[in-house]
Amino acid sequence: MNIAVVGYGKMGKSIEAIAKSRGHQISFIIDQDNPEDISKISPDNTDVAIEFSQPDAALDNIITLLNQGVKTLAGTTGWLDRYEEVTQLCQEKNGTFLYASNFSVGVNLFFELNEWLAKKMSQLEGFEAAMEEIHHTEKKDAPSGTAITLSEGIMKENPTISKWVNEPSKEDGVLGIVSKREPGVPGTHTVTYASPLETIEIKHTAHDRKVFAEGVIKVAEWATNQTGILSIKDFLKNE
Ligand SMILES: NC(=O)c1ccc[n+]([C@@H]2O[C@H](COP(=O)([O-])OP(=O)(O)OC[C@H]3O[C@@H](n4cnc5c(N)ncnc54)[C@H](O)[C@@H]3O)[C@@H](O)[C@H]2O)c1
Ligand SMILES: O=C(O)C1=N[C@H](C(=O)O)CCC1
Repeated sequence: MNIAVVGYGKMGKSIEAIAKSRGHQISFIIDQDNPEDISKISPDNTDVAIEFSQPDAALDNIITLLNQGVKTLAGTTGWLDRYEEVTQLCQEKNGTFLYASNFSVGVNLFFELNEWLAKKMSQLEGFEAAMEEIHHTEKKDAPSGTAITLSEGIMKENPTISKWVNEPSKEDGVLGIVSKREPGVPGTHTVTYASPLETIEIKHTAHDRKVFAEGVIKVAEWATNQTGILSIKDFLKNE
């Protein structure tokens, strides 16, 4: 498979290494010193583009790639308020697009566990939900995309929680997400339900960001035979 790596930072470099180790070729590497080269990526030279850049660059890159008819997987977080525009464009172009806030298979199981627990907890009184995410100090967005997906899962399964805020919260119906930044942390997410008498806590810890890179390459291999707006849930059904 020919893979274009769009965004050549920590993730882009890890994606390149894992793609090569699984026998794939890298058709293009795009970073902030050659952004114009994205115009050269086409279905003739690239099977899939993998976008891991930064929040203020991702939307333009994704739009360009879809306009050029390139199958696009996106992992960049912090631009999701514009997601609908992207899915609309993808449909207009009969293109292929997948965004996942987290490409770790373990985190995607954690998302399911989170929804299951949220549903159970919605039937109990006296517990307060809270979330904490910890990432490395270079991270540009907060809360993490993963924390937002976890919050959406909680709100879907527990109608008494209607919004999240990126600070501690004691307000009824408001989920507080605390974001911490510590050197070298690849990503840790904890969801807590506390009552005066007991606490239930679920936690996922990424030990190495290779877990995200391996995940996205496996999704890319699967996506070569798929079209439309894809979801990592569909990929996991076939795992
Ligand atoms: N979905 C996931 O599983 C997952 C996992 C890890 C990181 N991420 C997200 O991926 C993104 C990248 O993470 P990272 O740790 O590699 O960040 P990073 O800061 O190490 O790398 C980002 C790279 O993007 C480059 N860039 C800037 N402008 C660009 C442009 N216009 N076109 C292409 N590249 C450009 C920067 O020069 C930099 O090299 C972040 O949003 C992060 O939250 C997602
Ligand atoms: O390193 C990052 O940045 C990460 N970003 C994603 C997020 O925001 O959830 C996934 C975990 C690592």
